[in-house]
Amino acid sequence: MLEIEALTCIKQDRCLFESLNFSLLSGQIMQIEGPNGAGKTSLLRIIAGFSQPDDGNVLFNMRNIKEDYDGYAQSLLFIGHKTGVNQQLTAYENVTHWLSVHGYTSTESEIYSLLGKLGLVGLEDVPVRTLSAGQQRRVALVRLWLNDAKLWILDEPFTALDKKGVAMLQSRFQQHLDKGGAILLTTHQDLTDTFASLQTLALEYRH
Ligand SMILES: Nc1ncnc2c1ncn2[C@@H]1O[C@H](COP(=O)(O)OP(=O)(O)OP(=O)(O)O)[C@@H](O)[C@H]1O
Repeated sequence: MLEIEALTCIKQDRCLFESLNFSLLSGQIMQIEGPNGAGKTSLLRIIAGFSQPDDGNVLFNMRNIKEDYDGYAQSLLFIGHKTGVNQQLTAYENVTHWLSVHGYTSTESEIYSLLGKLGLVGLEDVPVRTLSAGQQRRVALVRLWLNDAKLWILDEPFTALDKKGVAMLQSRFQQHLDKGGAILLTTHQDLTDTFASLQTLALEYRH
């Protein structure tokens, strides 16, 4: 599904990574590891097409993402470590906004039921800024239930989640992989015993 060819990224005269190659197949999950500042977020942003590498290419289904970025964007769900949630809106309003952006429809009761499943019962109609960090993360992650994108790119998705939240997210990941999706993520969580198809990529901090 995803092919990374000879990617190089230089920031502030520091080479974060050079000639990086890997591929991710349908049904696979890859965890990018490394110390703070190693370049994990920079790599995810390049793969999502939000920033350009200093060298190399990103291919999705054998095509360079630059050739048909709109098509690629439709197959991609990116959730960054800044959650991308509108803090002034409620959880319910955020969901209806995401649905309308993607051209999806859903009934009021389906949305309440989904928010309930994510542990947000009673919190659906208050501004997101008044929620705890973990509750805000749960609102951000609702998008994983609303979207049928094949490739998920997730920067620190487990941040601030409690044990139940982590388990719920891991089970959602497994459903996505079982349906032929792929996941690329950064996390400090140990996932080795959780996903049979896990691959890891370690980025060193280069001086
Ligand atoms: N837009 C930018 N302009 C200049 N330097 C940047 C920019 N974005 C990132 N950097 C630098 O690139 C390096 C890697 O940053 P990045 O956010 O990719 O690291 P990371 O591995 O995700 O770190 P963390 O674990 O702390 O989230 C850092 O030294 C950072 O200062």
